[in-house]
Amino acid sequence: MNQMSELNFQQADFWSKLSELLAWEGVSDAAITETVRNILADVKQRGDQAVVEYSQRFDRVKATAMAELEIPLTRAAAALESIPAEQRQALEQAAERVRRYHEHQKQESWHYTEADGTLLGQQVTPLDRAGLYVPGGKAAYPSSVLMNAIPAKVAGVQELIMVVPTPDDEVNDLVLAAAAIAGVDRIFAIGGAQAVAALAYGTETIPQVDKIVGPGNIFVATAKGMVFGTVGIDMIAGPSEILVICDGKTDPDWIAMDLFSQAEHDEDAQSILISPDADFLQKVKESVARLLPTMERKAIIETSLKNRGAMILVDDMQQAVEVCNYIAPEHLELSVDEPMEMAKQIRHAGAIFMGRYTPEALGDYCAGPNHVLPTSRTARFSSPLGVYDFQKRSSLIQVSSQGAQSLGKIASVLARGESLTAHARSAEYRLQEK
Ligand SMILES: NC(=O)c1ccc[n+]([C@@H]2O[C@H](COP(=O)([O-])OP(=O)(O)OC[C@H]3O[C@@H](n4cnc5c(N)ncnc54)[C@H](O)[C@@H]3O)[C@@H](O)[C@H]2O)c1
Ligand SMILES: N[C@H](CO)Cc1c[nH]c[nH+]1
Ligand SMILES: [Zn+2]
Repeated sequence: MNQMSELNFQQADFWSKLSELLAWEGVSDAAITETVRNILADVKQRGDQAVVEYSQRFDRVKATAMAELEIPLTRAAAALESIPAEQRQALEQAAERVRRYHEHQKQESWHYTEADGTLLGQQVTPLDRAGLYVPGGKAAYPSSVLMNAIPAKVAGVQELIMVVPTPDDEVNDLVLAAAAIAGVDRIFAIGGAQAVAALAYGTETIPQVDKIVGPGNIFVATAKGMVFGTVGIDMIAGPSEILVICDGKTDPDWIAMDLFSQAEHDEDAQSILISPDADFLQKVKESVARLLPTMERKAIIETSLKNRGAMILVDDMQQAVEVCNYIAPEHLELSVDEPMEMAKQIRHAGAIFMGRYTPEALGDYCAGPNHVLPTSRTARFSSPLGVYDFQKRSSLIQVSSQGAQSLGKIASVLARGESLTAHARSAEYRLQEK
């Protein structure tokens, strides 16, 4: 097989080689930007008909009207009844764990009263309507339905509009079953930039939402970036990533499979292993070569590992942490004896999986935390999708007549400093001693 890149922290050009490896053209690709811009403008202007035509072109659906692309909730309920009992139970167990975890994230309104009787605080309210993008081009993701919808439900969002592409009209029953479990309100079999546009601008059939969340490919990510401002978005998620730091004492086959687990998502997915143990890296290389032919998505994994996979030899764990903080991975596995100690030194990572018995795959499905996570080094400034993404905060201010005296004087002085006389006089009117 084509090899993963091999880097050594000691080599003179280590950091430039690492940066090259991390670079993902993604949302800056000019041709894709142009394609997406045109789709957005067209859907904005022509609504349903444009969405139908793009779905015919990109997803090969037979529908000729938008109404045919709405999947009734009764169909989702029927899917839930029809799937194998084992699948239903797993989805329900995962949903319950995800719900329990996200309940902890719910923010409540708060206020306090100053000594002068002035009340200050924050009122927390849910979004009215959220758009959930569930990817469906190369694979169907029932787990992403749960990860998108459950935090929105916990936040109290009134209406959830889900979009999911159904290439060649293949509707995935597990995706529908997950939507039924999570309590999605409407489902449309559309995807890509046209689905993002429909949610952002609204069409005759699809209601405009307040925020669009969820992962997707380059067309989806680019479209989300462009509609931000018209609607809110959670993040611009790139291809999946995994970084494993291992002390050399975990079974090399386990680590090879953990690297495959993200590589199998996408040719552009990124899988990196860091260790201070050169013999261990060699053993994982051998595991990769032996296990790869057994994989169903062998071609995708192979391309992904060749293009964006790497094994990095460091002198010690301190260097491993330094490299990790630079990469700011979506998923980080700490396959070491004292993971909690090491986690304290990690400043940037979407999710941290601690210990040899915590493969990232458990987090993708059922551990509880969200699997929609910041990618492409954005974990330096952003966080996992959560209940907080579906809640807004309004400041609360109720000034007492006593408070108006002291605040009025301060505001008046500051307003006159800005030459804003109306502001100053508005504050001064409330002063008892003018
Ligand atoms: N971060 C996460 O939580 C998470 C979860 C699941 C999947 N993912 C990622 O989401 C992505 C899913 O991608 P996908 O492609 O399978 O599904 P997708 O639903 O994101 O994209 C499919 C859509 O892309 C559009 N499209 C395809 N080719 C096009 C073209 N040439 N021009 C215009 N539009 C085109 C089509 O409209 C199609 O409906 C993967 O990168 C995967 O790694 C991330
Ligand atoms: N690993 C993906 C997020 O990067 C989520 C996922 C869904 N299904 C399997 N995995
Ligand atoms: Zn995954």
